[in-house]
Amino acid sequence: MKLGMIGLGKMGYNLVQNMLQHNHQVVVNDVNPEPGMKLVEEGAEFAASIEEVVAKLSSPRIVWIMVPAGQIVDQVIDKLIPMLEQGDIVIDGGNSHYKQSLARAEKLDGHGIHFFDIGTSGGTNGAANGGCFMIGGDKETFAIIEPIFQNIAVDRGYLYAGKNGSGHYLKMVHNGIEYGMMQSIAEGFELLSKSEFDFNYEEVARVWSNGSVIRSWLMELTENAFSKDPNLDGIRGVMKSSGEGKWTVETALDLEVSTPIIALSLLMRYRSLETDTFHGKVVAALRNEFGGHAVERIN
Ligand SMILES: O=C(O)[C@H](O)[C@@H](O)[C@H](O)[C@H](O)COP(=O)(O)O
Repeated sequence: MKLGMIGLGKMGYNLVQNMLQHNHQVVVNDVNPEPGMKLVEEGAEFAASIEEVVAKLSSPRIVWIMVPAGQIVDQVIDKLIPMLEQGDIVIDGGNSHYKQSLARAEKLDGHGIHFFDIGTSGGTNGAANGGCFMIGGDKETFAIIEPIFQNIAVDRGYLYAGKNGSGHYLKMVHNGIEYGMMQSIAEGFELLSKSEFDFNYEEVARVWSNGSVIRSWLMELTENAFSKDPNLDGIRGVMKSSGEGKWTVETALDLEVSTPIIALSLLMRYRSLETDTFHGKVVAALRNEFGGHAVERIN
């Protein structure tokens, strides 16, 4: 299948590598030409502009947008609209708010263009080697793009979730859960660190990763993080957030659903901007492990 990828940051770049490995043809574009040039060496087709991306595709054109959530997504869509035709397909695989995805779907629908909001999980490694995709959009049209997901998702790692908005809604809730799970793991290690015992955190994470009820990828990443820095002395406990947790809590408030764990996990992230803690270091290290998100280092 041939498609265009606009946005070659750490997720877009890795997704393209994954697609190329599965023999899809990908036309790549980014405001910075460098990553696109590198991908050409792996078989991608370079496009210097969005116009060029569209020109290199044939009907129905499939354009995947992988840019930071927010205004940039609208800017790209507004550029694309006059260049695309009825029946073409636009995918937003970033972490957009589901309400913005609903509005974008309506706008594109007015031009006969199909829109898919896709929540992408699994971090940078998942994007390159098999990720998880939560997909919202028209069911019949999904059949056209499904072969891509059969290749780039990990086994059973994609779901057609329903109409537009559902993909990003699912990803939002997923991230709310992610906040709670990470906070909980981190608090556990804080409790270990304050005890009278001399625990080896890497070994604890290892044993909890093997056969225990709380074994998980996050626990494996906890083990990785401690294997590199046994007490996380090198980083600050600053737990940044890029919005998904906030949207989850806002949605819970709108729907009057009680989500205390997710809400408090979010508030702890804000608190961490003021107070350094050991559990903050654990969450910061985990965000770095799965998403490549920057940590604040101690010199
Ligand atoms: O599922 C995933 O692969 C992650 O959730 C990914 O999407 C990203 O790393 C988070 O959006 C970070 O979220 P915060 O910046 O809010 O921690």
